[in-house]
Amino acid sequence: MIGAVLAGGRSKRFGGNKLLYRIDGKPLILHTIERLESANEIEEVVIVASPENAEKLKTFGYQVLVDELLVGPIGGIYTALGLGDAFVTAGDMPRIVPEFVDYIIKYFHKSRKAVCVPRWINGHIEPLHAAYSMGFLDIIEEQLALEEYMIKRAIEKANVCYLTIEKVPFEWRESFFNVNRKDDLRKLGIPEPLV
Ligand SMILES: Nc1nc2c(ncn2[C@@H]2O[C@H](COP(=O)(O)OP(=O)(O)OP(=O)(O)O)[C@@H](O)[C@H]2O)c(=O)[nH]1
Ligand SMILES: [Mg+2]
Repeated sequence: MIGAVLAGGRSKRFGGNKLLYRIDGKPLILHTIERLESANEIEEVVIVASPENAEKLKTFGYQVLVDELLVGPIGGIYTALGLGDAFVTAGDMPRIVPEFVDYIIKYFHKSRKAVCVPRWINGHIEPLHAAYSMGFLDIIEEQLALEEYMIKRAIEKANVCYLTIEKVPFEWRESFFNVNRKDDLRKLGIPEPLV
């Protein structure tokens, strides 16, 4: 399956382009990609970028798709599904657990549902760590026509398989860790920059 890494955001909370921020000398997005591509079920990683980020991201050697919609993750998922079924993640997830990715993809193939998404017992879902089929494109198109851009709403309309997070190994939860603010770097054991 394709692994699609979303990279069309504006890093407003972080300030600057968080995906290019170097952690141990390597841009954040490359930490994410390397974790994702080490999952056995991932055949190829593609980056779904905003037009302004595309050129720089191409230098990393992965296929870059340009998201022309820029209406949030739903537009990135839409762009990725143009290539085929995809496991979609955010670009700011440097702690992805490859075994968890494989688990979700296998469950997705077995279930034959449009989407397979992890869900907490409280009902919260993790749509940027989920498997999507091309069959989901119709629903996204409907939502775009309605100007409804919340991916959560699109998923609610689909034939979905939910994976209860509390039922899989506790360590897999680390997979959802994502960098939103400079302060989050501390959780990676990196001192927050002084400036
Ligand atoms: N392709 C694409 N990716 C997006 C879009 N909006 C957000 N993303 C990506 O989705 C992931 C999760 O989004 P956020 O954590 O909100 O990142 P962000 O939007 O850059 O950050 P904020 O501006 O602070 O919200 C990140 O990897 C973003 O780059 C979009 O419109 N298109
Ligand atoms: Mg955002």
